[in-house]
Order: sequence, then C-alpha cells, then structure tokens
Amino acid sequence: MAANIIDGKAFAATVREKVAGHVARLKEENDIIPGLAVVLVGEDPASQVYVRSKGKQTVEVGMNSYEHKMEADTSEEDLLAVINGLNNDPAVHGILVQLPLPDHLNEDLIINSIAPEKDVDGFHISNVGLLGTGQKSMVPCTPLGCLMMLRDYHGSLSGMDAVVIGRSNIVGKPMAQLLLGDSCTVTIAHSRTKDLPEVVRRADIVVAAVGRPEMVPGDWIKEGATVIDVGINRIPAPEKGEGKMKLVGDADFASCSERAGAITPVPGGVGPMTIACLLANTVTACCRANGLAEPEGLTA
Ligand SMILES: Nc1nc2c(c(=O)[nH]1)N[C@@H](CN(C=O)c1ccc(C(=O)N[C@@H](CCC(=O)O)C(=O)O)cc1)CN2
Repeated sequence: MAANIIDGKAFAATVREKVAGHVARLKEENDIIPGLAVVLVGEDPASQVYVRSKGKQTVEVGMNSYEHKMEADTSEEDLLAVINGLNNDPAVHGILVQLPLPDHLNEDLIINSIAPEKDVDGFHISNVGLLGTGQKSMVPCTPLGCLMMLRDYHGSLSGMDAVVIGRSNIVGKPMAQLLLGDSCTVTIAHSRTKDLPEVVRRADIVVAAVGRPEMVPGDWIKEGATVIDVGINRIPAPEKGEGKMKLVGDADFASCSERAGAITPVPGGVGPMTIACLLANTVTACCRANGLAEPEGLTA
C-alpha cells in the first residue's frame, strides 16, 4: 500500500499562521515586535536562497528582519564584532549565522559567541547541553520540525523504536535527544554502523539525515514505518533534459513509499519546516526575553 504523505509545506504554513497570531498579540498587548537577525558570510548560492526566504517569511509573520551580508573574506574579528553588536541590541531577539561558513572561519567559535538566549538555531554549546539534559533550551529548527510532524501524525511517540541515520550536531544528535525526550527507544546509526539495513528494519520511525542521495532503499523499511527524510540533495536529472537537476532526499522515495506507512517528500517535507521553526523559536526567544508566557505548541 502507498504511504501517507506528510505534507511539510502545508504543516509549515499552519506553524507560520500560529507564529503570526502570537506576533500580533505581542504587538497589541505588549507593544513588542520580535526581531530576527540573519548573518550571511560569502555568496554560497543555496545559502543566499535560504537567507532571502528567511527574511521574507520573517516579515510576512509581522516580525522585524535584520540582514547582515558580509564578504567571503570577512575576518573572524569582524564577524565576532557584528555578533557582539547583535547580542547587545534589544530589538534583536534571535540571531542566526547561516551555515556553512567559509573555511577560514572557526564555526564553533562563531556559534558560541552568540548569546545563548538569542541562539534561535539552538547550536550554542549551552543550548546543546540544556537539550541533552532535558532542560528548557532553544531547539535546533530542523529536528524540531521533524518532531512536530511526528507528533502530529502519531500523537504519542512513547515506546516507539526510532533510528536516526546520521550523527551531525545540527540534525542527527539533537533529533535523537528529542525522540528520547518523547520516550522513543533511539538508535543513532552512522557510516560505521554494522548491518545498517537490519538496524533500520527494526525501526517504527526512520529519520534519514546522512546527506547521501537516495541511500535508504525501500527494502530497509519495516512495513508501516514512518520515514522522515531530512536530505536535500541536488542530482542530475537527464530525464528532464540536458544539464537539468532535481532535488532528492536521503531515502529512495519510490521504493520507501511502497513499504512505509507515512513518508515526508523532498522537496516539500522537512525543508519548509526548518524556516517555520526558526520563526517559532524567534517568538519563543522574544517571550523569554520579556518574561512573558511562551507560545504553546511551538517548541519541544
Ligand atoms: N544556520 C543554519 N544554517 C543552515 C541550516 C540551519 O537550520 N541553520 N539548515 C540548512 C539550510 N536551511 C536553512 O538554513 C534550509 C534548507 C532547506 C530548506 C527548504 O525549504 N528546502 C526546500 C527545497 C528548497 C530548494 O529548492 O532548494 C524543501 O525541502 O522543500 C529551508 C532551509 C543548512 N544551513
């Protein structure tokens, strides 16, 4: 039977609507406008698209957007000075440095220079530690989006077997923490995992976050399992014409959707949820900064 499609694009629109409602209330009742600052270093074409989209969606939900575009050869010192300025700007509630950064910049140093309470990406070491110990933190946007979709589809995740394929700091590790927080039995699989197909076959939930196009075939998937595909891979599509490209995930959609009970597509699955959750995190950060009640249903 064909799997149910979990429509991340539609879900993201509902998250943005909720965020816009909270933003309107913050303005009306407290005279506060949440502000999100995005810093882009260099001219990576995909990053430029994502940053443009973040700015546009920030304004659409009624928040203030501040963009800082810096040259590819920007020094660490200059970037740290911009971040320091944003840390001390009361109009800015959320700060994000678009990744990847050019090679000469120390990513850890830069991320850890963001004030943790403004770190709407949830990548600062303080937020990583808080999440890992089950305390209130800023939660990384992509895993938060995956969790929201899983909760919406399943209700409770308690007792389910989950396999996260990929151990990145941005997706794999925080995803595993969030699933553990919802009482799943969690396995983190990676390139050295022995008999990966068998490990994946045991899972009720498979989160594919390795960055390898269509790596997970349908015969790895347990009948009825839920597949969350985090991969965004651009590959040649000769069937569309010479030189054309297409976007695929880390799971082979055609074969996985024959076995899975539900699956997120690429595009239109996890991707749109990433930016929606960034907006949600910015409202959460703004409420926390002002000692106001946090919006319900917009964080983990
Ligand atoms: N500081 C950060 N850098 C990066 C993050 C992040 O969360 N924080 N994640 C990714 C890029 N990213 C947001 O920044 C992002 C990726 C993909 C999408 C998305 O909507 N994808 C669409 C397809 C878009 C396309 O055609 O390329 C989809 O999947 O439907 C949104 C945001 C790395 N850097």
